[in-house]
Amino acid sequence: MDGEEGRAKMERIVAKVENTQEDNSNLPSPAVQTGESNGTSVGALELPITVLLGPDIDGRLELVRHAMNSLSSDLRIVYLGLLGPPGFKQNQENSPRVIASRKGGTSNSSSLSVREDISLRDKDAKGRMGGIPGRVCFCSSKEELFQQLENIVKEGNSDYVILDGGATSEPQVIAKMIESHFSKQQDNVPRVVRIDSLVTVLDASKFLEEIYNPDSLADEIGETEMDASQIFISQLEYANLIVLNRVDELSEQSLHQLEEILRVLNTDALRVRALAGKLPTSYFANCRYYQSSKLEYLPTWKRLLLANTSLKSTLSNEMESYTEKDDKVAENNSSRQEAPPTTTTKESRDVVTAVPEWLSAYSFVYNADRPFHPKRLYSHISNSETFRGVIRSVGKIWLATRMDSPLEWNQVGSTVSLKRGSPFYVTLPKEEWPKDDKVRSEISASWNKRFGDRKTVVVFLGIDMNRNQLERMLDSCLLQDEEMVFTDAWASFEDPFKDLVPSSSSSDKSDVGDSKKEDNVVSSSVHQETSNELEKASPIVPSAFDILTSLEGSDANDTLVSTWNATSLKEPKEDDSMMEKNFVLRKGDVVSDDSWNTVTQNVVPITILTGFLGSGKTTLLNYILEQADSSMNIAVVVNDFGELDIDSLLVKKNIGKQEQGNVLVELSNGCICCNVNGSFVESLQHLRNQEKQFDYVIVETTGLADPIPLIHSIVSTDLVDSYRIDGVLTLVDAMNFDISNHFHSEVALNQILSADTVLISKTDLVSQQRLDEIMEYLHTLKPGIRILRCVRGRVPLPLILDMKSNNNNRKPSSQDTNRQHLEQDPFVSVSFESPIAFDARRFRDNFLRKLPDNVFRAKGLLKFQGYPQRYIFQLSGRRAEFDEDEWPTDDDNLKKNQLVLIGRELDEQQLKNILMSCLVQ
Ligand SMILES: Nc1nc2c(ncn2[C@@H]2O[C@H](COP(=O)(O)OP(=O)(O)OP(=O)(O)O)[C@@H](O)[C@H]2O)c(=O)[nH]1
Repeated sequence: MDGEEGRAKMERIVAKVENTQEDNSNLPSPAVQTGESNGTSVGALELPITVLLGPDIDGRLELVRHAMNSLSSDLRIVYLGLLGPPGFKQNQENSPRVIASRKGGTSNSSSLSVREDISLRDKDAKGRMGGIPGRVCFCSSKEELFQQLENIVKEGNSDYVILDGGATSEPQVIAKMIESHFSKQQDNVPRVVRIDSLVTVLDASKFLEEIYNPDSLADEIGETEMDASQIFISQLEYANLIVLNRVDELSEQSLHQLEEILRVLNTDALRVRALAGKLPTSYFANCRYYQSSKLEYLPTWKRLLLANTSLKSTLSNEMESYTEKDDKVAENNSSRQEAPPTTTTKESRDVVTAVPEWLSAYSFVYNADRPFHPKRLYSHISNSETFRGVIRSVGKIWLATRMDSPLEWNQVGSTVSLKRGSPFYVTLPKEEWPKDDKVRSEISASWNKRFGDRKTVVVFLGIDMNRNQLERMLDSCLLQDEEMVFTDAWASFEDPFKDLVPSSSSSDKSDVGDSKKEDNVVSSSVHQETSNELEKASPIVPSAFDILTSLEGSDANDTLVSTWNATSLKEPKEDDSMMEKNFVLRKGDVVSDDSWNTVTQNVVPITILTGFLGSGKTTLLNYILEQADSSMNIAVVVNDFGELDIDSLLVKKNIGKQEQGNVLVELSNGCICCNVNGSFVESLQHLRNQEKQFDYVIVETTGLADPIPLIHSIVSTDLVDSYRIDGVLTLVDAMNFDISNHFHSEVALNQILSADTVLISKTDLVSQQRLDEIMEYLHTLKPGIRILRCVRGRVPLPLILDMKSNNNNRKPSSQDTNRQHLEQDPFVSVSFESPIAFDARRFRDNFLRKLPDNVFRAKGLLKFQGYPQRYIFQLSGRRAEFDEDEWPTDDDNLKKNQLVLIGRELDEQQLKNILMSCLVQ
């Protein structure tokens, strides 16, 4: 039954089962013959078993009593009570460490909670055990359970078993255990034992409390080896039917919310409401809900992980740990185990694991292919605010201090538990990899050249989660670009996780066994009722990474909310993120003049991309080139302020990607606007005279160029017959923009005044308040201006290209055509080149950390000793970034450092000396 069918069936089930008429038609007649379903052989006599679970002992007993009291007397049902989890021993060393949960407590897995014991063992006035009419048996170990079931089978005088797994057993473990045992025993037993349904009963009025306050759950179910909420969540995730008992104590709205949560956790389970356990037996007995092949794919988080193709192989290991943990005791901890043989074909697995579309509103998968800084991550996850709205998250976490294996992450409500995962394949010889070719190719498909299969993947499920905020929080805990360079420093990072999960199996064994040591528990009680505080919570301020802190100094911009910068490594987020509404801040007055269209049919549009130093022009240009229709021929004119034209090197890669004939024109002799009648006009003339026709021209000016002379060099010459200025697009850097003073630069002001559209970049780095202030200011400066926003240049192209703003009507003034702004605006550049590699540590300590304040902008392609790749280095304002990149050549002699520094009144010699001192001696 798929999720939709399940939901439809649930709708049909009466919303509130009050005064139900008993209906036994579903129950088997004595000694029933099995059908073909569920893998049982035709012709065998079967003994169906409904497994009942859940923390609510009263609810389970109510259900059973009600069912058994109202059954006709010729049906022989056995109630089999399981006292505690059925004897599986946990792998002590590798058992989860609870890091955000209730405090205290010692584990005692085999004991049954006192309350449950009394409720079951007490006899009522009629001498019935637990008040249950009919045959009642108990067993306290796996062996006893098998014995009891074998007896029932052999005696042949019972028709049905209700196996009460209690509060501390996991349904998938019980089901697999029974199946596995009886599949071996089939020759000896005259009847087939068949799991019919896995049914979890919960007290609807307590659910949220139990999930978000594990103390209350622990009080109810007693001490367990696993965390109480983890067991409870398993009972829900692997159930075929969830009975919401005591629904009369909740409002319809709360019930609806609860059902929504359950639907997200397990899309296939049926949900039914009940009052005091009054539910017709036909709803939970002999329903044939259980399907062995589907079991392992019932939890939503597993389906979502599977949907992420590269994870199929690692997930197999995950599943094994769930299905066979009773038998696999502490053996072979440190190495990966083969995925269990599966009987499911790929096709049937695809059907079984399909993820319903509606889930996207309640879930996302977080991926990162760079490690977390342990301390930064720890400080966030031990903060109760972090997981507001998240009900469940499961995955693997890669910490910079642990290159051998990930941490397995398992969060329910306010409880996060961690354990050491299987080693990364990259740390194992290939002989120890799974033998299956398919699994091997899956591993290779997602292989990262530098880090192999090391990565972080976590599935998040929740209602009203703030996905963006969570992603930004996690991104901010990843290593920054700069930290990525200095790999040798990773091992020395502080790792607060070490006390919870030692980093390798050899370390500190004495600390390992006690999974609930007081020290290992960080209390954090996040209750749903306070959830709307999330919105009120202040923006995330990640613990700044040391170099950035020193760069930012005490004058760091107050409005800076995050220094994360891993976005460039990621795919753009899907969903509706590219919708116009997400980019347009103010509509403005862009002219779209139809008459203009007719005049300009045969002319090539030019977009002038301007904006102050480091505002994101090249980033945007590269995005445009990546996204542009491949049938378009684009000519790109770039001009860098400095002897070395780093921008053209960075754009070249994308020009090359377009095979259709884009062209890059590099103007390297000075500032584009100061030399407008020279190289700029010439290059446009040259393009016009070429045989190949261009569809579009994009001019990226230097950060210090005034766009007005460029406009006039076109509109006041015969270029106007061949080109039209489609628009002036000005980038404004949300993080560094100097409101009111515009960096004391007339050019910076003119860039805004001449803009048809202002695109505010780096909005990921600032608060909404800062964004509002910038918008307000821009609007005052140029009323009616059109304002868009973007992160790393990602903006739908139709919002910025072919805008048809009527620039060709601009009339030049003498001032416009005769600008020598650099005389008043004494920005200078210092270029540095060397074939000798930098020493990474010296570069950090002598250069980055001591960078004079008057260096406003730096960019370069760097070579570090010991690192085979080149690094694109960017400094804008006080913020540095390093991006890994391939050298375009294999020839070591051609690999060299190229760096440009831009600022006011720079001491060229001093800067060069510093850089020289950072080279490998
Ligand atoms: N976080 C973040 N960084 C950005 C964004 N846009 C650009 N950057 C970064 O800002 C730095 C400067 O970006 P560029 O695109 O080189 O800026 P530019 O305007 O071309 O610089 P100049 O031509 O030197 O004036 C680079 O490190 C970019 O990765 C953004 O929206 N968010």
